[in-house]
Amino acid sequence: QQQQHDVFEERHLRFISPLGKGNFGSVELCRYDPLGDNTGELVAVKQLQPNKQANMVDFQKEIQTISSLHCDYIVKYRGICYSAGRLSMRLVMEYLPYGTLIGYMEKNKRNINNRRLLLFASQICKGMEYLQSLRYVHRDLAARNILVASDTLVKIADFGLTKIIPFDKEYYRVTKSGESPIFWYAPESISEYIFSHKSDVWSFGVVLHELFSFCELSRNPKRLSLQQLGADLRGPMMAVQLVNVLKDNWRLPSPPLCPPKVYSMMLQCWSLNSEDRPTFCQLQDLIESSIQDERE
Ligand SMILES: CC(C)(Nc1nc(-c2c[nH]c3ncc(Cl)cc23)ncc1F)C(=O)NCC(F)(F)F
Repeated sequence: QQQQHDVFEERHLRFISPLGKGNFGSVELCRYDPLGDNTGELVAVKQLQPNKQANMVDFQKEIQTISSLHCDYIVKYRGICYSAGRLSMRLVMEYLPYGTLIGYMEKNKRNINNRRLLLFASQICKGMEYLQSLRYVHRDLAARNILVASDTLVKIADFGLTKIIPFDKEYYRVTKSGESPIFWYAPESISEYIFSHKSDVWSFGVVLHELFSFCELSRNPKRLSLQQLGADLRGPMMAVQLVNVLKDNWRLPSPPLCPPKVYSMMLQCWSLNSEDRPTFCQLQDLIESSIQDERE
């Protein structure tokens, strides 16, 4: 359905600083200050990389996607800003001051306990349940795409690769692989470009691993997987090798001090057969019971 978009006037959008680069786009911190007295709200504004105008259709789909999502655990859409000069448009989102989960973990890991990690996992799981209820597959669920709203609230962001599963199928098949984060991908996504709610569950397992590794670079899924693959393979060889070791039942090792119940949850998300992976609803129950265990 065609969304009613809040329009932000470019002349009131004050650039403050760059935030980062995502899929094909970059995001800046701005203040929308129509009164011109610095009382306006801070917003995160996403625009296409100049030379990547080709992705305007994808960008419009991303705007359509994020503007249709209304969930406490998903970064909020604010509106759009038409840039007259550049004949392009920019996506305006709420600004989360605590930044990305990876940055937050680096700064605060010493005073984050298992209960807080499980609270974050539960919120990401609820956001994914909501996405699934609208037949969306995120396709890029990873700690780098989780934002921190406060010490007790995280949100899913970056819907640049999100697709809707057609009503008559249970999965979405993509044609181009693009810069695939294969170390977060389910085997069927790596080898057959098949994406489904079950492949998002696989990625959720990898996010659980990142959470309980406190997003430490030394324990990053890509680094641990490349160590297992040995020789520094490049390109398609690496994808084939990764699927082979996964078929030989290698999985990311348990993070140090990770509760056994939580590691077994990850292993369930990493079932080779997508049918054997839990649903986000079942994961919610498993997380709740792990939170109870931490309470005792
Ligand atoms: C590409 C971008 C900018 N990366 C970053 N966002 C923010 C950042 C910090 N606060 C934010 N508030 C809202 C938004 Cl959309 C981004 C940020 N801070 C640092 C980033 F590298 C981003 O969008 N990443 C995906 C996300 F992390 F958001 F899932």
